[in-house]
Amino acid sequence: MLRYLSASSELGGKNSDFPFVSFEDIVAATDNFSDSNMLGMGGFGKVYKGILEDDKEVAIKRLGSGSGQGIEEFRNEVTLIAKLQHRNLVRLLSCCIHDDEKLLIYEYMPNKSLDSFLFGIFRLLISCCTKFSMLTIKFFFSDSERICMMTNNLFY
Ligand SMILES: Nc1ncnc2c1ncn2[C@@H]1O[C@H](COP(=O)(O)OP(=O)(O)OP(=O)(O)O)[C@@H](O)[C@H]1O
Repeated sequence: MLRYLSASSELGGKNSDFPFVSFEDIVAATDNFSDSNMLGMGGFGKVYKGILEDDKEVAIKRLGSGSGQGIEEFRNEVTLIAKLQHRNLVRLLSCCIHDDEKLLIYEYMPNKSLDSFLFGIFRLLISCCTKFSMLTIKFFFSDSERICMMTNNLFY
C-alpha cells in the first residue's frame, strides 16, 4: 500500500510528497526476496518482481550493501529521479528505507531490457555466421573430395 512521506519520515525528516511502501509490504510482495522473483542484477543491486496489495506489478531495486550510499544521498537521488518522469522512461513509483535497506519501486516492464533484446539479436547473428561458415567449410571439403576423386581417376 502506498503512503506519503510526512515531516517525520525516514527520509531525513524532510517534507516530501513522494510515496513510499513499507518494508513489510515489499517483503510480502517479493515473497521475501525469493530467487524465483529475481529479474536481474544491475549497478544498484538486485532487482525483484513484486506484486503489491492492489495487484500492481512492480520492479523493486534493492540497493546492495556495498554501495556505500547514505540516506541523504539516497534521498537526493530519489528526489532527482522522481523529477525525471517521461513517457519513455520507466516510472519510479515509490521508495522504501528500512534500517540499512534502501529500495526503489519502479513500474514493471514485462518486455525485458534493451540490452537483453540487443544481446538476442547479437546471438542470432553469431549463430547465422557460424552456420554460414560451417556450410562454406562443408562445401569446400566436399568439393575438394570430388577434385581428389577426379584426379585419382585420371591417373589410375
Ligand atoms: N522496471 C523493470 N521491469 C522489469 N525488469 C526490470 C526493471 N528494471 C530492471 N529490470 C531487470 O533487472 C535488470 C537489472 O536492472 P538495472 O536497471 O538495475 O540495471 P541495468 O540497467 O542493467 O544496469 P545499471 O544499473 O548498471 O544501469 C535488468 O536487466 C532487467 O532485466
